[in-house]
Order: sequence, then structure tokens, then C-alpha cells
Amino acid sequence: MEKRLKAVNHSLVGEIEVPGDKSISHRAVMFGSMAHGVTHVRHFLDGEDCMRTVKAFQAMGVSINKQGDELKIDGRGITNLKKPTEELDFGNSGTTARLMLGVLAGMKFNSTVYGDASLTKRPMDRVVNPLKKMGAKIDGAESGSYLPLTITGQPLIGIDYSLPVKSAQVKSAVLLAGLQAEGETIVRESNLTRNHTETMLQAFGASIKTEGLKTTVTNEKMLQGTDVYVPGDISSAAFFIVASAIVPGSKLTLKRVGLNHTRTGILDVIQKMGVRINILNEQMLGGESFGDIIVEAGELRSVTIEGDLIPRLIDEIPVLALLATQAEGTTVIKNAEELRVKETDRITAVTNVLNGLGASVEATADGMLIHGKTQLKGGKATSYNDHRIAMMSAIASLITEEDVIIDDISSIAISYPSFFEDLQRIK
Ligand SMILES: O=C(O)C1=C[C@@H](OP(=O)(O)O)[C@@H](O)[C@H](O)C1
Ligand SMILES: C=C(OP(=O)(O)O)C(=O)O
Repeated sequence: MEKRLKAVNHSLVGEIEVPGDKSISHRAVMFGSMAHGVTHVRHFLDGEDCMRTVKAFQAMGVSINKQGDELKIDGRGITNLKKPTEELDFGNSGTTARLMLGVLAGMKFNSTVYGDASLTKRPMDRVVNPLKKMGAKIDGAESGSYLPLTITGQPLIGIDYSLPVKSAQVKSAVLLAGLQAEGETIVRESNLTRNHTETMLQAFGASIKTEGLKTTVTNEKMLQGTDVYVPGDISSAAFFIVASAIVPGSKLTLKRVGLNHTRTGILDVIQKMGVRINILNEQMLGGESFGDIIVEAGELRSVTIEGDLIPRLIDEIPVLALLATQAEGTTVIKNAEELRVKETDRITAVTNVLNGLGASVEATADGMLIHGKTQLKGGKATSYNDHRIAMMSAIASLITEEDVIIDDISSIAISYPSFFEDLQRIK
């Protein structure tokens, strides 16, 4: 579905509560299903990706009832999950695919999993390799590097594994397999990636311990259901944070947004760029902190985004690149090669879309150079069927001289089905 968007000629003012965090929503469904007893989830993200995870567990015999953004999960326990009634379709969801491989590897049954055209191109060997070291039997194209994959459930043994990629999905897959493995499973990271798996597993009663960059989990088949509140997704809030930062005179409040330190790189970067941020009403539930973020536009300057910061803002880089087009000087983004294996190659996609709208962006092997400040003109934008690229283009339209026409906005339902309603509310 194509969409034409017009610029605004006034500042943005108002309040938005973005939907629940995608990473936390996936994990709530998984751990609630694998636990014994009932788990209630509040402010669940009712997006296409998380629904893939819901459907996978329903196919394994778990009763999951959804009413609006609330879920009631009647957990079956890890050992009582049933052989799926069908091949599992993970759609566009990398998180579902990687984490579910860790769950399925140690089951007593066999399963087959597949995804859409984008997911079929994304690397699965990063997860399959450590799982094979644990004793898993996973078959598919190129030694199991790509979906579709067939998993022959096996007894697993713990490993001590150093992550070769900065990926929370790989870390989580190994930890979830570790719950079913004999002995200890240790995962070591070189950069801290999002830690929602570790935090939530603790709330479900797993014996898991993190010391610096090392996480250890032991066999735990008796997770206990608990209630989960899902804070707003900072990766979704990012679009409105940037909107508020690029439209002169704006002041937006984003209510109850997740503020887990492993996810707040965007707040550090935009403050360095000159955006004014205030955090109010900070609270903590289930080990996850959240609060209201107030964002006020200011004079923007360029920054360098690299190293340890990258995993803390990886999904926000497309919209941060848009922000950088409005900053004086050259913004350098490096060490972000992971962007090349997301829903699309996001380095190529962001460069092409922003240049098409009138920006000056150079792609590099592991990032981008964004020369600012440029007046964006507008015109056609390709979404590459990637939700984050489509939403970045929609936010760009707020400041273009002419309309922006996005070729297809359907991918936005992956992570933010109510995006245009929220955009309309502050426009
Ligand atoms: O664990 C997760 O929920 C996620 C981890 C990140 O992926 P990688 O683990 O591939 O970096 C992120 O890009 C993705 O949107 C969600
Ligand atoms: C990369 C993303 O998700 P996933 O890996 O789950 O497809 C994303 O939401 O930007």
C-alpha cells in the first residue's frame, strides 16, 4: 500500500504512549509458555512479529488468549510442549527465528521452521553453530545457515561460548538451549547487548547470573509463570524522538518508554547532538525500568557513533541517520556492519532513501557518513519492505519541501501497527 505524506508547517506538541517493546513482548510469550502456571502480560506489542511467536507456541499446545494488548498464557512447562501441529512460519521475525531455534533444539520432538523472503536471506549459522556444539541436530541449506531448517530434538550439553557477533539474539538462543542442557552454559560477550532474556528469566525463577560480560545459566525445567508489564518500545519511540528533534519549536512527551541501559544509546547520542531531553516518573517493574521522555528541538551538531554504543541503538540507526541530515557537520557511523543483515541491508537502504529525498549520505562497509545540514526535498521513497525504513521515510516527510510518497507501508505492522494514528495525533 502506497502512502503520500505532507510536511508540517508548525511545531509538534503533545503526548504519545508507544506500543510495548518488541524484544520484551517476544520473551514474555516464550517464557510464559515454557513456565508452569499462568502468566499475564500487560501492554503486549500486538505487531506481526510478536504474533509469530504467539502462533508458534499455540501450535505447540499452549493456550494463549489475547484481549487488546493483554495476554493470558497458560504455561505448559518446557518438557510438556507438544510437537507443533504444523511447520512453524516465523514470517519476517529474526528474533522469533533465532530464539526459537534455542528452544526447539532440546525438545523431544522434531520440527521444521521457515520464514518470508527477507528472513530466508538472514544468517542462521550464528545460532546454529553454537547449538550444534551443544549437541543439536539442525539441517538446512548450506549446513543449516539459512531457513527453512529441520530440527531433530536432542539432549543437549552446556558449553562455554564467546559470541563472535554482537547479537542479543544469539546470546538468547544459547541461554534458552542452556535451560534444557546438562551442566552449565556460559555465554561471553565482547560488547553488552540487550539483556532482556537474562532479566526476565530471573523473574521466571531461572538460575541465571551475569557478571560483567559473562552470563551463566543452568538446567531449569521448572520456570514459574509471573506477571509481565511491557514498557513502551524505545525503538518505536525513536521515530517521535527524532520528529521532535527536527521540527523547530517542538516538544513531545513519550510516556512510559523502556529505559533499560542496554537500549538507551539513542538518548546519549541525541543529547550530544544538542537535543534537550528530560526523563520523568522513572519506575522499575520486573527488572525493567521505564519513564516519560520529554524531547525538545535544539540546534543540532554532528557526532561519531561507534563501538560499544552500536548494540545499544542498532535498530535506531536508520532514524538517527535522518536526524544527522539536520545536524551541522559530518556524522560518522561505524562498527555497524550488523545493519547489512537486518530485514534488508539497512546501510544501502538508508543511504538510497535519504539521498533520494535530497540528503548527502555516503555508505561505508560498516556504516555511513552523513553530511549536514541539508534541506530535504521530498519525492519517492522505497521501503525495501522494512518497517524501520518505511517509518524513517514517514518522519522525514515532516520537514521536506514537497510530499514524500512511500511505495509500501504494510511492513510497519511488523513493529508498530498504530504508527500513523500516533503520527496524526501530533501533526
Ligand atoms: O534480541 C532481540 O530482541 C533483538 C536483538 C537485535 O538483533 P541482533 O541480536 O541480531 O543484534 C535487534 O536488532 C532486534 O531487533 C531484536
Ligand atoms: C532487526 C529487527 O528485528 P528482527 O531481527 O527481530 O527481525 C528490527 O526490529 O529492527
